[in-house]
Amino acid sequence: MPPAAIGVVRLSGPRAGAALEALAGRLPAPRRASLALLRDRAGGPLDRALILWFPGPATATGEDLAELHLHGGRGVIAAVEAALAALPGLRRAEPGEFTRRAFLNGRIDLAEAEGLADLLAAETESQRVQALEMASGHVSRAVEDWQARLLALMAGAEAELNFSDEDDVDDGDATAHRLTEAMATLAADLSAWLARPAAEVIAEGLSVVIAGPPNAGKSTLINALAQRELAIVSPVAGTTRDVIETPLALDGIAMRFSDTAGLRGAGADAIEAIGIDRARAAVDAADILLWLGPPKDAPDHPRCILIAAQVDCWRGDAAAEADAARCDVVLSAATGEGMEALHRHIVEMARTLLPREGEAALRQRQRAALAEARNWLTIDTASREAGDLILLAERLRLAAAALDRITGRAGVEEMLDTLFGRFCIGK
Ligand SMILES: Nc1nc2c(c(=O)[nH]1)N(C=O)[C@@H](CNc1ccc(C(=O)N[C@@H](CCC(=O)O)C(=O)O)cc1)CN2
Ligand SMILES: Nc1nc2c(ncn2[C@@H]2O[C@H](COP(=O)(O)OP(=O)(O)OP(=O)(O)O)[C@@H](O)[C@H]2O)c(=O)[nH]1
Ligand SMILES: [K+]
Ligand SMILES: [Mg+2]
Repeated sequence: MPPAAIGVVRLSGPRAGAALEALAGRLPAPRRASLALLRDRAGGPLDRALILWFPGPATATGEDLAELHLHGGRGVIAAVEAALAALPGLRRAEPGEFTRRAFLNGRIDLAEAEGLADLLAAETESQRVQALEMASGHVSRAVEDWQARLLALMAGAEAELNFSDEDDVDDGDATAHRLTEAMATLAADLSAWLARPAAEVIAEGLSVVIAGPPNAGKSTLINALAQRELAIVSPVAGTTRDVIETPLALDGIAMRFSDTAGLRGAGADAIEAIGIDRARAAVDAADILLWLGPPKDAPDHPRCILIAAQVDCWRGDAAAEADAARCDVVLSAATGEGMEALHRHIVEMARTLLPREGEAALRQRQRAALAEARNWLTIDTASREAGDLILLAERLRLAAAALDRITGRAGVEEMLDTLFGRFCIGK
């Protein structure tokens, strides 16, 4: 691959300004591009570049930041990097270090950093949309909202514990009852988020598995979808043995398509039998199954598209036509007939597995923290705990701590410590 036309070198930290000045001879006006002849320490010219100066803390990293927009040749970049390395206190950034600093300096939270990582890795439209939501603070704002609700509940519990008449047990019971209900409402909101598809599904791609009996035309179909000779096609039954996987984006949705060994009970040699086991495992793990066989033999799968393949071979045959009438798609990978309809069916089914527009998905780490918070908020109303304000308040605190882990902020935890510092011991 040829080097990019422009190569950007970014410098972050307290020495960024001095380094820029050393190479360009001056510090340009903040946040304005200007042209500068960069020179090394001996005065030798390095490149005529566009330079930018962003004084901290209002920068992406929260520190002083300088940028050199160089001609992108490897020789240019190497010479500028060598000149920078010769300056005191400068070193090459670790992978992800700029984002890490943005986090440590409070410019972004953990969920936003995770979103940025996904955004950098995004290859398809749905991946980009999903990652940008998280990088832009969609998840963080939801967490803030939940934490505000938790705090309000805690304040109510605290008021009751501190100011209620010691003898007025009924008042305390009523407060505990209301609190338990409010916690259940919040728990239901968290559950709704947990019911959404996981962000990993979008990042890693949905698994679409092609399965069916030998010679059904599975390999021919995956080759037509991938538009290349990925799998061997032959009239010999049992040609495909391994699972053959290829990434493919349909309408901007990342998917992984797999071709599998033809399923048959008898007549398979030992190697083919292993392939059939693998095919069955792939079918079980599939997000979407494309079944190229008699509809009555289709595996039990929640998202199965029944396909009548090789239509150019059997059109007019009564038995085949009857089977095809029970299928979702009739196609021929050889002639291309029905391929559009298959594409539409797959995308339609895939969309049921993706978050709806404007709904951010959560990563596994975030889901685990959210599930923990939900569990702290879920109380059996018949239990003794349900009537105990102290125990309920403690559950609220634990839920808030779990939510804190999503954004990586201890802010709420500190506020709660202050709040709880005012509780009397043993009350
Ligand atoms: N040349 C260049 N392009 C880039 C970046 C970069 O650092 N340099 N970015 C790499 O991240 C992204 C843009 N993200 C940025 C995020 C924050 C700020 C920033 O300076 N924020 C300040 C001021 C905001 C303003 O002026 O409105 C702030 O938030 O306080 C800059 C870029 C993508 N494109
Ligand atoms: N005319 C026609 N022939 C097809 C079509 N699809 C597949 N074939 C032929 O059918 C034979 C079997 O196709 P494959 O794609 O190898 O079938 P498979 O399901 O992968 O078979 P196994 O891997 O052995 O399970 C080959 O000779 C293909 O050329 C089609 O749509 N039309
Ligand atoms: K075959
Ligand atoms: Mg095959």
